Amino acid sequence: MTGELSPIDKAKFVAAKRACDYVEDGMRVGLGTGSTAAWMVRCLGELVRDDGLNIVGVPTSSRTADLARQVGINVTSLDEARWLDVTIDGADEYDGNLNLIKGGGGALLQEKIVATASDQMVVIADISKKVETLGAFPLPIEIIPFGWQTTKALVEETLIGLDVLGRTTTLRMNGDAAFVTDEGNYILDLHLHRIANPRQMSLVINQIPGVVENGLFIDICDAVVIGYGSGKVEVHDINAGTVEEDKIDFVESANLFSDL
Ligand SMILES: O=C(CO)[C@H](O)[C@H](O)COP(=O)(O)O
Repeated sequence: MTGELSPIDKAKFVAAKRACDYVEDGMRVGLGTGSTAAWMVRCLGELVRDDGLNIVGVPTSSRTADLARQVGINVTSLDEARWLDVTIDGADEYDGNLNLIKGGGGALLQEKIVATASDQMVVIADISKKVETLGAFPLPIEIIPFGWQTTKALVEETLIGLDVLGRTTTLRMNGDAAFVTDEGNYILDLHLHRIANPRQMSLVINQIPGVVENGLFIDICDAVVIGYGSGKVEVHDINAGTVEEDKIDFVESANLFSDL
């Protein structure tokens, strides 16, 4: 990346930088996956290098682990850390109850385990991720490769009984081959358009043999930090309520990252 950052990258950057306020010295921090989460990892790396912030990071994918190491964050496994203070991650969609769809980057399984093992989950996003009702973004589900076509058929049959607008399912591809997750599994994307009852959907989908986990995060997220290219930040925190802040200085410092 060279030159001035695009407005969307600035929006992701300001959200990521503001979310770093949730991180304190000595914390064990879950590190999300995706382009927005990558900004947060870079920002935390800067705090580690320049301000001596002492944290341990638990990455949610091999991609994030590589980036975290590159920027100087101490990385460990969830088994080593056991319980985390905070996880910061991106999302594909969030609704007014701070329920989420995640897994656009294929890391939903580790992301859900890590977020659930954290005292707080903070989501960082730009405003395009906000929806009235979840489901416009295809819902990813992680499935075992063994018998995947049977699992796909079972999922499609199950969708008939659920209140959704669309029922197409597609196997996520990586070129000509199936996309394979860090856990060695496949991803099915469910094109549902509108999920009337995400809690029910999550429970029912996870009952199907062959399904490992789905990308609905229900009652897991505690705060969403929305960034705008202008430097405005909105923080929707379940405990502290909603605040708007002007972080124009963040936008200026974003350009320090433009050569990444
Ligand atoms: O869930 C995810 C990866 O599995 C990502 O957090 C989600 O896809 C958002 O990514 P981005 O910040 O690149 O839009």
